Amino acid sequence: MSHLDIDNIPSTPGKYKPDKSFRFNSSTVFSLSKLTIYFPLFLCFLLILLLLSTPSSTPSPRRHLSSGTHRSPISLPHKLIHKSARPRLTTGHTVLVTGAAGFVGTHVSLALKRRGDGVLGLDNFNHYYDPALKRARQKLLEKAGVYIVDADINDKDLLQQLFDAVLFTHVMHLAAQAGVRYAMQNPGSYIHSNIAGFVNLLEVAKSTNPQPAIIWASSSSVYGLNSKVPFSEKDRTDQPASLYAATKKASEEIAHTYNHIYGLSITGLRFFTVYGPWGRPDMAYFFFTRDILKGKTIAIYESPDKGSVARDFTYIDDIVKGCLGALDTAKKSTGSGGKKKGPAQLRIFNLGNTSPVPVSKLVSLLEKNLKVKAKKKVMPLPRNGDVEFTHANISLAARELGYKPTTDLEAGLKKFVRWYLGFYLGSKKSS
Ligand SMILES: O=C(O)[C@H]1O[C@H](OP(=O)(O)OP(=O)(O)OC[C@H]2O[C@@H](n3ccc(=O)[nH]c3=O)[C@H](O)[C@@H]2O)[C@H](O)[C@@H](O)[C@H]1O
Repeated sequence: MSHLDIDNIPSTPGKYKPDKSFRFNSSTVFSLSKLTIYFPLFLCFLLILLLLSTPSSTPSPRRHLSSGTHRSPISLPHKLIHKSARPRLTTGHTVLVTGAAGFVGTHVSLALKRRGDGVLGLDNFNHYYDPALKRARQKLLEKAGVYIVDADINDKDLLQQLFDAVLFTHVMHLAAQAGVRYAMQNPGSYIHSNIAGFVNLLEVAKSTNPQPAIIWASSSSVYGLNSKVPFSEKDRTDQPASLYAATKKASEEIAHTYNHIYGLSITGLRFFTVYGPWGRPDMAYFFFTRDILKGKTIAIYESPDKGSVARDFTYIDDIVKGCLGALDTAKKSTGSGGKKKGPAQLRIFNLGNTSPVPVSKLVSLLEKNLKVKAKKKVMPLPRNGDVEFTHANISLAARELGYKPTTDLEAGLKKFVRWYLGFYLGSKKSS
């Protein structure tokens, strides 16, 4: 995976790394006499340290990746949080967006804020891909009045404090470990973010009174080896081809449990290969663009029968409309304080474009927009979690959410390339 900075691959957050520089052996055993001399000196040293260390008067709101068991007091910038989360319209919602500095999270947060909802972001700014891009998205959000709390969804104390500080009507849960192929390199990060993090969030949400409605990002990858097309929500999803897909499928089942026991209203959205401006550098359309401009050879996968691999590429603005449609049609949760009071809404929707495009066509569109001929190497689809084909049936989302994608790959890639050139090469102002 040449497009990823392997040295910067995040370890599973909270993972314990033993310090191997110290080993207990006979030479480290103190003699009793040495102990009597050094112990009072050590005590004095400790006392001096204690006197010198004055507590900081401005505790940082920043929280790094932490394990869910961390119990230190957290200082939140309450003024900023309330300002960000307060709806401009009296009819507006109060939404917590997790993964707000991510690709979809940024676009959804902006759209909610623009139309008058209150939005508070949450993101751990991990190093899965260039954090500078996440910081640039954060700047964009700050300009729009959206504050992002720098913290991990696995930090239960922090989540609890956020839910104590703000009465969220909805949670748009978009924080996740994304990427199909990377799951073979860092499986733990998928369990940590997509399973443990999701459960952590649901645990806090279910105990809140009143409970928020949850809308969250599942994935087209749950269809796995399903060969019936187009993929319908009724089709089987028990043959995931990657650990990423398996964690998303598991999350759908976890959502069922929390809906069933606690009355949480939960809507899962199966996104189909979302692309566009401010996108993710680990995705093919993004790193193909980078590599084509650099004159590097790109690998185009083909199926075992030498057929083309295709995706139902979906433009970000269409996905945003689907997310807002899901939020606006979400019914209230029925539980309170951890107790269910009646049946609650549980939904799952495909959000795709309904027109699969071969990867070779994606590349020729990029060549056209970049005005550069790509150096290509066609190779068999490696056994890396990728599936050969995706195609969404979106009739359910159309009916229930008013979802209607309007941007085809040609128009969408044009917008992406314009943004890319502006952002990375300064050729035009990036939007
Ligand atoms: O819908 C989803 O739920 C997922 O969508 C996205 O996964 P994918 O559809 O696999 O997108 P992406 O990696 O851009 O590969 C695109 C195509 O290029 C092919 N591909 C890829 C790499 C390469 O070197 N060559 C190649 O031909 C490759 O075989 C594929 O056919 C999200 O990353 C994922 O997080 C999840 O949200």
